[in-house]
Amino acid sequence: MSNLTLATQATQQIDLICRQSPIMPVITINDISEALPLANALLDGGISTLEVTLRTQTGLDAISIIRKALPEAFVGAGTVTSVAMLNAVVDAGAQFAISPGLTHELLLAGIDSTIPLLPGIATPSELMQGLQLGYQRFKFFPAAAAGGVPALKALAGPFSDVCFCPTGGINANNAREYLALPNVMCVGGSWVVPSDAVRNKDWQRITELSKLSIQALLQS
Ligand SMILES: O=C(O)C(=O)C[C@H](O)[C@H](O)COP(=O)(O)O
Repeated sequence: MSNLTLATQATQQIDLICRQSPIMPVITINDISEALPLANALLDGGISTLEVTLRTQTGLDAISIIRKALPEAFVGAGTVTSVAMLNAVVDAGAQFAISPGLTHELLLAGIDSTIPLLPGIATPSELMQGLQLGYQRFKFFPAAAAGGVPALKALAGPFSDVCFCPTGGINANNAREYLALPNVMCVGGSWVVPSDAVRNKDWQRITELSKLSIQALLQS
């Protein structure tokens, strides 16, 4: 299969995953016992696509545990910053991978990977590095610091076929503005998984926060 066909297939997979829910929760697991109750709390709140970051040593195990226990969830890996990490998350059972930035090596590995990669970009030049290899979907990170909604509006001009999952500084107060943009598939953020709620095992609070956030975003 040609690289372009592989890239097109990856774009279609990312579209399917990112349009499951308007919110892609950015999840950091410190204690492996948190993995399943947290994932269930998000699913109960209407969020079925989960980005488990590799910021902690438990990230890979959390991905495996959630994948085995909750087949109804779309489980991906965040903070994938190297080819080795991409291969590790594939082995752990991740269904997609998200990176905060990109390298040429990671982009190439993403094209050949069995799971789709959503590479992070912050500038048009980084975007063009991905376009060159057939990528059409990107994480826009750090969204708020990199120009926010005005930057995404500006990118739509020269890159009309490209769509984004903006992440970084997005919360219940500004998510709606991002999601209103035609080139935004969903928004990523940690605001629906507050670290104190996870630490206190306040799963009901996470479910309620997810429900309220989804309802607010889907209101016409
Ligand atoms: O950790 C990763 O894998 C990243 O790529 C960065 C995260 O997506 C953002 O730091 C989330 O930003 P907040 O929603 O403002 O907390």
